[in-house]
Amino acid sequence: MTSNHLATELPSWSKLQQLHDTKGAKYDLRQAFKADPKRFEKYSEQFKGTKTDASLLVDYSKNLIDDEVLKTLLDLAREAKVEEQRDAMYAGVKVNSSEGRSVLHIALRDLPEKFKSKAEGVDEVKPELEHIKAFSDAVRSGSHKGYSGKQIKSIVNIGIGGSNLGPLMVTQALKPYAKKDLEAHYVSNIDGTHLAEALRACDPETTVFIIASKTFTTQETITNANSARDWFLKTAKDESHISKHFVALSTNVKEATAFGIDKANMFKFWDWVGGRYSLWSAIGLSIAIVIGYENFEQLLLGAHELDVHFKEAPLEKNIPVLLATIGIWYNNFFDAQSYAQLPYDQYMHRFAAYFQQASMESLGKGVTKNGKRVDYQTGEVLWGEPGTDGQHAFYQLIHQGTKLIPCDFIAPIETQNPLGKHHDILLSNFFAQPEALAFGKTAEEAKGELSAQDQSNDFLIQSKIFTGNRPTNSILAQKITPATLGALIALYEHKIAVQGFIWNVNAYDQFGVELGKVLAKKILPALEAGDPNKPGDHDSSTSGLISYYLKNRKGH
Ligand SMILES: O=P(O)(O)OC[C@H]1O[C@@H](O)[C@@H](O)[C@@H](O)[C@@H]1O
Repeated sequence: MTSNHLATELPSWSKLQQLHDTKGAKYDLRQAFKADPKRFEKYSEQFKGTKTDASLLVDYSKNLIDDEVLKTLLDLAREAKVEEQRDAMYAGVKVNSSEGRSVLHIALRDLPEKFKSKAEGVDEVKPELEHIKAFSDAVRSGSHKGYSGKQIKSIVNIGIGGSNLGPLMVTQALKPYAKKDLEAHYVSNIDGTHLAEALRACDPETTVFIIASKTFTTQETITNANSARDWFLKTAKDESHISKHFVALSTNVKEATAFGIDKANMFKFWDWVGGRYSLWSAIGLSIAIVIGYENFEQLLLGAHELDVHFKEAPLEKNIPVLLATIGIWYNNFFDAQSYAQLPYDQYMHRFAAYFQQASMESLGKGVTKNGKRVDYQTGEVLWGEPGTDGQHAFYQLIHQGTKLIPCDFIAPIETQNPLGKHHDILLSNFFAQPEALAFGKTAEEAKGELSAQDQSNDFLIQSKIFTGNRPTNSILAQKITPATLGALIALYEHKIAVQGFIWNVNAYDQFGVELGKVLAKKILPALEAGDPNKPGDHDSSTSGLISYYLKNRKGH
């Protein structure tokens, strides 16, 4: 299923522009809620797993939308053939056209084999899960021992980008499910500090290194893995001990073998698993070790149930489609420059960082799948921090700044750590912030709060006005369990897919990460040679910086 369109050529695009100009820009949420007491019921959806405890309520009523806008947004989705593109993706069509690959992270969690996606390797998903189960059980139970016979106490996942962010985010978000006497470290940065700090907390006799790299050629990961091996061998001495302490997660068996990893210690996945969609694959091995295989399976099943929802719910009730199209409404018609994800759950502190990669690497594209340069904005700039920390840092700008920043607020109904009044206080903030953003404070109200003397102080009155009409979605999860987290991640993955379908960009390649890597490889020899007078052939800025570095570095 390919589509030729520029999004701006779709009939509903110009209608949306008109709707924005005639009413969207002036949309008043106070009036909208007054006019329709059932607005919340109308513009909210519940998602409940049938075989898991996944449970989400998504309230999108505090958006600058009405029935006509919503209908037109969904028309746009239909004109862009979102349903057909989704079905093609699920079936295993090579929708990643630039790389000639299917996009089948949904097949990794299709444990009930509902979608029957077709691609080489789909039938190996379950055996590979068995492999993950066996290894994670062995590490957790203590039956997998280190070379000196001791039980494993630490795991170090060495990987970057998609081979790091997913497992890191999930193991943090699901920390209450973690095995208590097992430390998990995640090393990604080439900055030696990252590895050095992790190793300081580890003992070579009781540490397993998980080398996670789809390509197994990524400079940071291979360099870190080699340094970890050197560190290990300094104590272990004998290379034959490596097999008990190093495993590889990769699609590249050849490179992993060349690194010295035993076939038995390789966990494979397939080229139809994109790095930023890979936590469901062998890349999730550290998740299974930390929270146990049964919980890992719940994560997969929760995501699968959301996959079913995305596949089967009519667009009007389809949560990823609603969030994606409402996002396009602001990104393309209100010129919103960014979008914030604000989890009111301390354990979810890496959630926005995770979706920064998933969304921005997927949708940061400037050409359509047919190679036409787009004449509209694509990927949202995604950012965020957990509430309430964010409130005391950047919310000022969201409330009263000059930029429109649509936000998603996410919170669990049940906390993992009941502690006095804490959760009610947290949730009171979760409810209050979207309310303040939507309804603001008028000049009259601001004036009413001032002393008689200050009521003529126009600066004070103006400064205390909250314009309101700042759009938000509020997502209430019953509890951040493995299945609910799986569903939540899948929800946002599919939001990305839908936006990619509508903008007609390939959300599954990442050529933008290449150029800098190539240039770094060219620069490295000059740094190793160390002659400040020979920085290489560059512009004066780059040469000047390299020379300055070489002149001033010490202790090399
Ligand atoms: O898993 P490997 O192959 O090491 O890639 C790690 C990361 O590299 C980056 O440059 C991107 O391409 C990411 O999508 C990818 O997740």
